Amino acid sequence: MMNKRLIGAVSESKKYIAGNVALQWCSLAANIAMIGVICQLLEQMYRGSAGSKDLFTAVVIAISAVVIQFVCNIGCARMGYLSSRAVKKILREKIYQKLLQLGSAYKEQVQTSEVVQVAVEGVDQLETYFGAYLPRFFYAMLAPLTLFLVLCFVNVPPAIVLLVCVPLIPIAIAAVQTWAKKLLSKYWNQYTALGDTFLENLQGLTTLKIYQADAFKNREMNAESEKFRRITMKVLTMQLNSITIMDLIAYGGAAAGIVMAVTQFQAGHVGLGGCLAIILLAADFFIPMRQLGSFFHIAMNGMAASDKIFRLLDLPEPEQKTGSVPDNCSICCQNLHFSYEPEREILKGIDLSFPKGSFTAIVGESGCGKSTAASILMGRNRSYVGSIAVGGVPLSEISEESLLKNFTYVSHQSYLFKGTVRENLRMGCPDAGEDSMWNVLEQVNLADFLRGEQGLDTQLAEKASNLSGGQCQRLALARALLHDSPVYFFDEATSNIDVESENDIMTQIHTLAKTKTVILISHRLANVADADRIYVMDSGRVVENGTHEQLLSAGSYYARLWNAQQALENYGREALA
Ligand SMILES: Nc1ncnc2c1ncn2[C@@H]1O[C@H](COP(=O)(O)OP(=O)(O)OP(=O)(O)O)[C@@H](O)[C@H]1O
Repeated sequence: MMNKRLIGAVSESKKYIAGNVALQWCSLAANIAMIGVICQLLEQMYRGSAGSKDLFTAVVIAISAVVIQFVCNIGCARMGYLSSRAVKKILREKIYQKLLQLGSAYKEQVQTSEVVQVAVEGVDQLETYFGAYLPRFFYAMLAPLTLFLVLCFVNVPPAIVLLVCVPLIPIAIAAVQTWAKKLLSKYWNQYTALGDTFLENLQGLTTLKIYQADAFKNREMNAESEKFRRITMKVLTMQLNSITIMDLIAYGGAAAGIVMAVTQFQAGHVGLGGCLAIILLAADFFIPMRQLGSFFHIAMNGMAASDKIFRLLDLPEPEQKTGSVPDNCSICCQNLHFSYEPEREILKGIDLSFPKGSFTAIVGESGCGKSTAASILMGRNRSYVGSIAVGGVPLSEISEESLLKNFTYVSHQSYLFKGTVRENLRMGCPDAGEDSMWNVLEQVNLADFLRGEQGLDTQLAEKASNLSGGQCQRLALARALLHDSPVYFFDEATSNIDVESENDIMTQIHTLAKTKTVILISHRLANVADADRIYVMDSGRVVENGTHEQLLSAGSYYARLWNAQQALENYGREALA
């Protein structure tokens, strides 16, 4: 329960923990002084020797002790808060830095929902571990020893009995720990699994409604929730049972100490005041350990959460690259192999070449590996085999920063953020002025529409859900144009949008291709006919490459795809006519 690595990771909280323990100890000392003086007064009154001066002294000491305890309690709460704040800040910062180190390929190693849960809920669990459990842990060691030393001056046998009974509580805790650890690990797994499903279903709720699959998913989630409820009930039962055991030991131990004190009083080995002091302080021997016990479960939860946090923090980081994309940003891939899962190869030794300033297309049927190739070139998948060089520099040596500065990727799912059009555009170029923003909006034919709204201050909802699909893609393209990088990837950037938007976007892509290196992935072959070179992929292999004319005259795979698409499009046109 004392995780050295965890405490070391948040060393700033050590001083708050020490302060918390010191304040709790001062509060205990004040309590001992108050009980001591009251018991002494009672003994004097019993003997009839108490004077008004004794009464006054006792009242002053008792009031001072209460004030000290009050101040100490406030101080402890403050220390707990400062410690929790440090823990949250430091651990979340570490998780954030780790994600930055992992870079855009982080998804290869960990799921987004797990990161979110660990960073939010997991760190919250540790707040209690540092803010409450650890100070109580040290205080629970210090308090019985202090009381033992004080009571030794009153009467030794009851002090020994009380001290000996105290360790029975941690022994009981240790007994349930092995079982509890397994249970809590299962609890966390179930919790993250439920969180995963919930997040996914929430994101896909519209789709679920469209296909009336929400009832089915509801049942599925109910089943998962039921599993979570059961494991939660098991955890609660375990907690309640162990609290009962701790209570039995605490009250039993205090009772044993009291019986011993009374026996000593009857035997005349201790006076009335001393006996009363032992009776009143007996519970204080056990209260800290008992409180520690009730925080023990929260601490165990924190331990399980910290395992998850460290699993994330321990993920191997890609070597930090220092290389940058050279001015000659020609891209060359040779014998490129890639698999998401070991037994299923997606790219089977492909050769691709994208000379600087060229316009290259990659086509092929769905699932042949086009997007995977683009994603590797964008540095999102690093576990490829083969060679990729940008202007002669291996891709593996180029820093992510340089890559993202020089390569712009536009897909059919480009993310637009809640906020204004201006804010979204400035992501492409933070220094962009009004004129350049309107310029790119003109290029993508969105300016007129926005002038009719609030111009650059037009508010976008989350994922720009208040714009049409075509308008979203135009805006995403405008942002990409502002980014002004030497290389552009367009991955099905015009799929699922209206013909007019598709034509506008394709016109811009073709214009861009005159000055930049453009790599266009498209199902629609009519869009790629002007490319300098077309790579035709099938099942993870490049089966053909050349210009549109060369590929058509070869009369092979591309020609068959082209003829099939043309027949379909002509049929559609005739049907409309
Ligand atoms: N993250 C992933 N994990 C596992 N398999 C994946 C992943 N992404 C893609 N795949 C698999 O890799 C194969 C190639 O996918 P990819 O998206 O590269 O194809 P594509 O040619 O771009 O298809 P489309 O034209 O439909 O977008 C598919 O069989 C897909 O199932």
